[in-house]
Amino acid sequence: MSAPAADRSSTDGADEAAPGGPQPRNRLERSRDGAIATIRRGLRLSPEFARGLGPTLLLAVAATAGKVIVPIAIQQIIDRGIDSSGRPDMEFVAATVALCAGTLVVTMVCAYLMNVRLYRATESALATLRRKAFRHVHDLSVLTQNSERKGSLVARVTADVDQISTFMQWGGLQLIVSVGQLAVATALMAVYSWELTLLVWVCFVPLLLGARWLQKRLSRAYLTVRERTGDMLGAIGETVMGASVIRAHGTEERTARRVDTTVLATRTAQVKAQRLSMAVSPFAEMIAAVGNAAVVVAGVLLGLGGGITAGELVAFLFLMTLFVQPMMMATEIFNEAQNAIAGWRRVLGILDTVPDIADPGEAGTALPRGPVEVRFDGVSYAYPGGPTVLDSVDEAIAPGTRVAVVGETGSGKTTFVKLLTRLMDPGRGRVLVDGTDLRDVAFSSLRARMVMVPQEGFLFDSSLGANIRFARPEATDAELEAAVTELGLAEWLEGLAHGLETPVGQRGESLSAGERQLVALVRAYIADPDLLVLDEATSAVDPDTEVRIQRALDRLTRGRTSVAIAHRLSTAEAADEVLVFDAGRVVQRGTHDELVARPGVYADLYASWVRSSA
Ligand SMILES: Nc1ncnc2c1ncn2[C@@H]1O[C@H](COP(=O)(O)OP(=O)(O)OP(=O)(O)O)[C@@H](O)[C@H]1O
Repeated sequence: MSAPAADRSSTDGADEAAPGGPQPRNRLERSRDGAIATIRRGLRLSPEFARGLGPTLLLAVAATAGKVIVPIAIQQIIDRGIDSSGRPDMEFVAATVALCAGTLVVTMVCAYLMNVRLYRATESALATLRRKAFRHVHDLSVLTQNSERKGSLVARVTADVDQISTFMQWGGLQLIVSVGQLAVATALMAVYSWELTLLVWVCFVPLLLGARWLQKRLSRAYLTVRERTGDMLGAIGETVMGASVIRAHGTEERTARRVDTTVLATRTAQVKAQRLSMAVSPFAEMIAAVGNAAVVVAGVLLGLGGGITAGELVAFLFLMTLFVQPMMMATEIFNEAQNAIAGWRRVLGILDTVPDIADPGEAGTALPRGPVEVRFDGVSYAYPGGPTVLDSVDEAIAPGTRVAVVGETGSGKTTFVKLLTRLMDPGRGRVLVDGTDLRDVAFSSLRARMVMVPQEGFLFDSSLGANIRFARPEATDAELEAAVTELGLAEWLEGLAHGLETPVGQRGESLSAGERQLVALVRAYIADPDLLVLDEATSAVDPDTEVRIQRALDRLTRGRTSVAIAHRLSTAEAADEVLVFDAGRVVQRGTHDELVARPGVYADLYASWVRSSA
């Protein structure tokens, strides 16, 4: 069972040389696409954004075009509403004002409809994006999920998507309106005077160049903001979840300081990004003032030469306000856009991460029912960047056998069962069930035939019955009760005030540790697997519950193949066979009685068990 010499030659470096075999990729991707490519990919991922965009854009054009009615009306009233004698032509003025008011009402209705359509489209699109990202998080292996704090992962699906939403609903809208407004204002200004229009654009060229220069810096700054926000949410989430441990160890102050650090880092990143973006605003205002002054001076000179009428010049100045507005708004839109792009990059990063544990799906093998045979064929494993923790394991487990896995802490027991349940794939070698490589078994078949009961089974904040039914949603109350009885737990269930309706609280906190284990066992029983993998809980329970757990375990494993990481001597004693792990290898194998009689790792473990329970 010893590893080939080449296997032991190196503990790090290139994948091929890694002793545990090629090391799994386990980090979430960071999308490195450019801004436009990111937006394009983001939009493609949520087709709802583009759906019905045509009519929305038409409404935006109508809403924007309507705004120019006021300058045109003013020009008309000044130039044509006053007759040659200097008296106002009231009929013309009234008609112009009425037309102006009518157009403004239509404009407002168009703007309202555009907003409603845009909100509807963005909300649907973001819901799709969130669903896709969330599903993908579930497809990633536990190793990949663990590479990022849970809270940070949640942030990518919530806060980062929210940031995109802010842009799409406000910034995106403003962008459409602003571009439209800029185009319409420019066109109309050119109708009144192309010379003055050219002058205005020349004044604003430095602003556009400055904005371009700023774009790269803002992009980096906002990616940092999104990352710091993710860290902060991760730290806060972890702290809230671990509140009882923090209190128990009196480390509130230290923990609060850790959270403070992430909060302050987020603040610093935000301030830096805002400082950059705010630099543009005063610059833009200065340019607008210079532009206005230049137009007034040039316009008067042009007017003196007969190149522009008084009404046209006044209208031009009004139109300039419409022109300047989007220019001023550009920085804010820019901010939101950069923030959204950073959010998109992080969400895309999730979707770009290829699950390292792939489901062969339809092409996969479906395992037939019946007790499972398990074989480890030259299996080695090393966690990413770490040393070999399982070394050339070659073991077979006959169908229907109860196997206990024992060994010192860190000897590789958990790694062994993670490979057996395909939470990870071996670096080298194969894990076979009924002669089929686990990698070729369809997930649906694998999960139906194999159930893992972890040390601390996760309970959802619901009733006891709903938590048991999690394994088989269609199970009736009668089936649940029958399962509880068959596991010898009827008396325990009767003792609960609300029976199956008993609320378990968040993560099952309303139940005792032992009761949570019982729920996990009934849940596994309801799933009716052919291979049961158990990581025995280490928490101490009262003698009554201990008896119940042992009885339930005995009935649960009867007639099935089972592999249990045994922390209790009684479990090893009850097993048909014991596999003894030491430093990543199986060093002994046999029944409890055989192993106790031989000097070795098991006999030592047994001696220390006996001492600790004496
Ligand atoms: N996610 C991980 N990343 C890196 N190294 C890990 C990871 N999980 C376990 N290890 C390392 O792999 C080795 C074997 O760990 P494993 O959890 O399989 O041991 P174990 O026998 O189950 O221990 P215990 O009885 O304490 O649970 C240990 O040295 C451990 O530090």
